[in-house]
Amino acid sequence: MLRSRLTYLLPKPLCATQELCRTPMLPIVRNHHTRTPNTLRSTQACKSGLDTRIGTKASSTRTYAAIAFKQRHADEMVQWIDVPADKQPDGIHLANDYLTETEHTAMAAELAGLMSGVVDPFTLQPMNKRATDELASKLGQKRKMKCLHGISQLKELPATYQAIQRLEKEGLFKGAVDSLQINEYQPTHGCPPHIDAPSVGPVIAMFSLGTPTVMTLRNPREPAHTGRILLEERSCLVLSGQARGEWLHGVDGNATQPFKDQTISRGHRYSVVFWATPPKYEKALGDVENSPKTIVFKTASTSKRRF
Ligand SMILES: O=C(O)CCC(=O)C(=O)O
Ligand SMILES: [Fe+2]
Repeated sequence: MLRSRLTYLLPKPLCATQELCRTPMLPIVRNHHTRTPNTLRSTQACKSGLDTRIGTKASSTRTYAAIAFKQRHADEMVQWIDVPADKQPDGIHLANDYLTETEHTAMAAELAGLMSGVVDPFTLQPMNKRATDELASKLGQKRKMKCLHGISQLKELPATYQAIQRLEKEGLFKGAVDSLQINEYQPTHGCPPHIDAPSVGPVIAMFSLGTPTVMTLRNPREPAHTGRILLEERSCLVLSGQARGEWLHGVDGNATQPFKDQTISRGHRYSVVFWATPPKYEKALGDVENSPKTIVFKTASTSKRRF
């Protein structure tokens, strides 16, 4: 985990995403993720080398985010399994107990209210429904999700926004957090391995609520090194540097997950993933204050990158 600063200066291989582009993904447009299907991704994300740029540009932010977060949570160590210490990515920080019990209760209530009106994205595609349902259940990767952009939308979730601002004040992000994605999982729901899109910036943070879950992390250049970490409820995970720009992360859709000597029984879970959109992507995001609240999930053939 701990690496010398010199490591940050090493040049990156030309395109770190070649492997990523071959990873199986659901044929679904996803929110802030790399939301294009494999074929499009290989011509858009890879050709433009965007993900490679994250890895390179993240260098200063990686150090910056890591220092800010570590100063506050120096006693927190990420407990890895299946990846030797010298193969772990830098830029991964986890604070268990980040949210107080009171914050957690208030946030869970407001998230439940917001998500009650959200339809499972897989039901929004009548043409494609059967195939995607089958694939989703096979991979255990169903879940509900919703994105909010713009400060006024974030304020619709006052308890959540307050917790985000607490983190913001710790100096984690360059710029104000302006977007978040809420994921709602039933015990057998998961999230396929992915690297979040460049447009969400070099630092991504996420709160976990409701139930613990195991997150899988994989280095696409060394797939043998697939690691797992435990995200407790009330935790905050921060991804920057290699962990954000080069490694895939995801959640397996298993109701029970072994972790060390424990068996994690998953219940109903929310995760809140948030970021500060870098200025160069803000324009493309459009008028965030007036952007639609409900994300439209399109089939692969009609998909377009939204920003
Ligand atoms: O729910 C989680 O813990 C992970 C979600 C995630 O990676 C995402 O939405 O990008
Ligand atoms: Fe993600």
